[in-house]
Amino acid sequence: MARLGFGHMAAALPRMVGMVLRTGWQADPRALTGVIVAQLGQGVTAAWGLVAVNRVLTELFADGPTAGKLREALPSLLVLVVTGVVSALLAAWSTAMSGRLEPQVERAVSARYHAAVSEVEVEATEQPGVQRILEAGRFGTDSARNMLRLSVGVGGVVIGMVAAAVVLVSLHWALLPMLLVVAVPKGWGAVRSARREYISRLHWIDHRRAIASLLMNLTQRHAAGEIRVHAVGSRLLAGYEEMSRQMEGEQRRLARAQAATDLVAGGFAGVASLGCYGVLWWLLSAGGLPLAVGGTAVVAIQTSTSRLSSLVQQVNGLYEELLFLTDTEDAIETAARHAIPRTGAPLPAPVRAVRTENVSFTYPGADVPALDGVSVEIRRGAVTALVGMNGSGKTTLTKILAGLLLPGEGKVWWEGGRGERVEVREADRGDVFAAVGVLAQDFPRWQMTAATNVALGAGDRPRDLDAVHRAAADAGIADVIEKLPHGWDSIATKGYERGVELSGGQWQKLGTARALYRDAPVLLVDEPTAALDPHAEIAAFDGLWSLAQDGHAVVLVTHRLAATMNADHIYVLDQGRVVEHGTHQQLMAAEGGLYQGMFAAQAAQYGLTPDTAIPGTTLPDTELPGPRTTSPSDHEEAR
Ligand SMILES: Nc1ncnc2c1ncn2[C@@H]1O[C@H](COP(=O)(O)OP(=O)(O)OP(=O)(O)O)[C@@H](O)[C@H]1O
Repeated sequence: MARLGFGHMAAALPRMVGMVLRTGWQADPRALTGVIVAQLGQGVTAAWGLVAVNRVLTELFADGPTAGKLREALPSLLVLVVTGVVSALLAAWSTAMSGRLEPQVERAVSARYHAAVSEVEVEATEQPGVQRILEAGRFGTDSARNMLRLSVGVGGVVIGMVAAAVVLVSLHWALLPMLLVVAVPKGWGAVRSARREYISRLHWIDHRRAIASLLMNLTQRHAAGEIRVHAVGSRLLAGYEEMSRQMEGEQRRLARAQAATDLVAGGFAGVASLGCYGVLWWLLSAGGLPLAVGGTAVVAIQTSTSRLSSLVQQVNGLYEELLFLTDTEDAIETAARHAIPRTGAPLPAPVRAVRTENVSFTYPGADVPALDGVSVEIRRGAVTALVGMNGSGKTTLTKILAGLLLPGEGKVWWEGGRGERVEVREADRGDVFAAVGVLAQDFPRWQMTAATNVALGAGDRPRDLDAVHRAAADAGIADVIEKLPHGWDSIATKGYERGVELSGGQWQKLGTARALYRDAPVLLVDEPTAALDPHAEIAAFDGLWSLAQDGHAVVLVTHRLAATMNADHIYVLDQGRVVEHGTHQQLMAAEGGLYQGMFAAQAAQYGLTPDTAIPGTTLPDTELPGPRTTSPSDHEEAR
């Protein structure tokens, strides 16, 4: 609210216009120069026009026969025509140049915002205060473009008015205050309305968002089934109508307030105009002003008043855009304050293990820690499983291992083969990310081609199509993609040209292919088989074990305990703590242990007892590969 004060806004306006102009200059200096020259030129032609009007009137009000006076006025009339033509040409040039400049300015500001926001620490994005600032900045990215357009418009009008003022002052000093007196009430009305509109938007922003999301849900393909079967459509529509009615109430309030402001501003402007014409009358009748100058003053006041109306509209818009653009600038500054540092010690090469030491982490705003004194060791050449009940902290631990979250307490060590180690806070986080591949539970489903969906596993490397094909083959999805009408160029979302619909399991395989394509030393996979059929599931786990054999450190989060039987080491989490760890056999030997209980419960679903559900005995179709004890391959060593 402090930011909405007039003083603050008056100070912010030149700064923001300056920022937009600087951005424009960096994007396209020729176009910006063109716009400025065209605007200045229009101001000059407007001034020449007024001078010509004055000359014409002077000739016409002189003594003598009308035909002679017209002949004398002809050169000035010609100047008037020429200024009109030049002004039109300059206006066209300005339109063309600002049309060229505006999208470039929008792109520059939008890219700056998105680059800043995508570099923010994940933990900072979990803080509601930071999240709101970053989110609010989204609405101002096109404001830069609008501000440029409006600044150019305001600049043009102001130059025209300054030109008129200069001419008027040269005719009689008293004519300038008259112009200002007419301008002030309208300017006040404009700023007041814009301010009210912005505050209303700020208060109703969640409401607007909720309305938009209600409507969006109605047309979402993934919700189509439930909308029809569960009769959700009518309920959502009723909600939409109710919320829209509340919004309409606010619109009515705004319109009434705006009308009242317009009336007051218009009233004052009318009184001011009346006063102006009164002074003019008095000057003319007292003989202080020639009739021709009076005529010129009337023309100047009339054109300036109509300019003023457009100025009021544009200042109104400028003020509102300024508020949104300030949000974007705030978001960029906040993002920079919370940016992931990209300097620090390099990781040991090659990395042999990642070790957490008494790591605790509490999400911002949460009362209880998601992780509490967790110590685990992740080794290259081994599969490490994380198991536990829902909400026990497995996903949070993978985010800590990936360097996405920093522990509140405790250390995360990245260790080399000769005892050298770097703590994650001291490490170059770029190095940490480069050493990690993730397949999250809710991995992104990019609305892009199948090839891009895989290749985005390594956005930091040039695309290698052969490697894309290999990763997809290893994930068991290459055949499906190659049989699509557009093959690798198919877009993995229906609704686009070349768009296709993939099943949940096919998507999961595509996500796996992406993680494989990354080919990082440490691979963190969270429920990688939730959507897979039994055979695909076994193949996927088989793939993970081969990766470990090739020297990767594989961290597997899963509720499928048939798979963890063969993990090299299993950590069992409960309420953010490691309560048990060891191999499957060791954990099964712990009578009454959490792992044993969970395993027994799953085995019972197949009518098996834990004793019968061990490898090589009676669990059907679960011939998962056994533990490997290899070290990183030569290929991995080289990295
Ligand atoms: N972004 C978040 N903000 C606040 N709390 C969170 C957040 N993410 C997770 N939590 C909380 O942290 C705890 C651990 O969550 P986490 O997702 O790590 O569990 P999990 O073991 O992976 O669960 P699941 O098996 O259901 O995937 C839970 O209590 C959860 O509610």
